[in-house]
Amino acid sequence: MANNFEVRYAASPREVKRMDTKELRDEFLIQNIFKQDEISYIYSHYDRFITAGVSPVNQKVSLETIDPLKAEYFLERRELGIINIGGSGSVSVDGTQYDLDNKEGLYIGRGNKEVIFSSDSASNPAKFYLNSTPAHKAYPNKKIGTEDLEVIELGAPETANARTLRKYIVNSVVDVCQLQMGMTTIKTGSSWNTMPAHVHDRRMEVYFYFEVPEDQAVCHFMGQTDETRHIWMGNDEAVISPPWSIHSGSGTSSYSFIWGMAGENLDYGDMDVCPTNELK
Ligand SMILES: O=C[C@H](O)[C@@H](O)CC(=O)C(=O)O
Ligand SMILES: [Zn+2]
Repeated sequence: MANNFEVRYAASPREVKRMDTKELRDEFLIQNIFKQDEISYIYSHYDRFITAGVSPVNQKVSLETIDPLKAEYFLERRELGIINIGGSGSVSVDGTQYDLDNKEGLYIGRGNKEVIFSSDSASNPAKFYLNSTPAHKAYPNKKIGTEDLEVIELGAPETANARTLRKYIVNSVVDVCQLQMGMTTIKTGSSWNTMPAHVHDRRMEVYFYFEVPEDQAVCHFMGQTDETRHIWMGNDEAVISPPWSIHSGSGTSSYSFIWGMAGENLDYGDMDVCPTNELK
């Protein structure tokens, strides 16, 4: 059993409205995801969504159960999505090895007992970003390579939001209970993601920002459409978005992020968009 976990409760719009900067960050911001040779788990009460990361450097690292699951093993009642944002590595799932190059993904279904992460090289270790949600059914494991992705171009330079969105885990790519995951990359010269902003009260979401240059930052916006707040974020940091909250950011340079969500339905396009000039 792993002890390296943190629980985040679900906050209501009423209490978030009164939070100061530190309270907002303590509640929603997730830092230090990639600890060497150790998985750190953040367990959110929104849709029981777990955000985690691991970078195996000197040894292989196993996915372990954590106390809030009250389960014998991590995937006893859960499914798992993985995207590697580091050097090449592999994930062994009950004896079957999946090799994951940079930006390749893997879906692991409920019921798999042993999940072991390793890097091909200690000098360029893999960085596995993980999202997990409760699952009612066991679906087959599936590697998601570049050829499996659904790619769409969004936004425009005129509105500073030109970006490429890649769907990794959606039900048209892989059978899944409730998890959805993908990656969006902002084009050079653009800064905004997810504009016009939206909420989806049916689902929560977590954004993980990466490829943010060392001396730059992303300003992430959250809150109800008429009561927004911001959280400044650095590279390799994630932020929890409550179902009632917008989730949109603007960087001081281009960047990428992984979005992961879970909740009521599997319709990627189920979003209530807020006209940009109506945000407050
Ligand atoms: O509900 C969907 C998510 O918020 C993201 O997929 C949006 C996103 O990546 C983008 O528009 O840049
Ligand atoms: Zn969304």
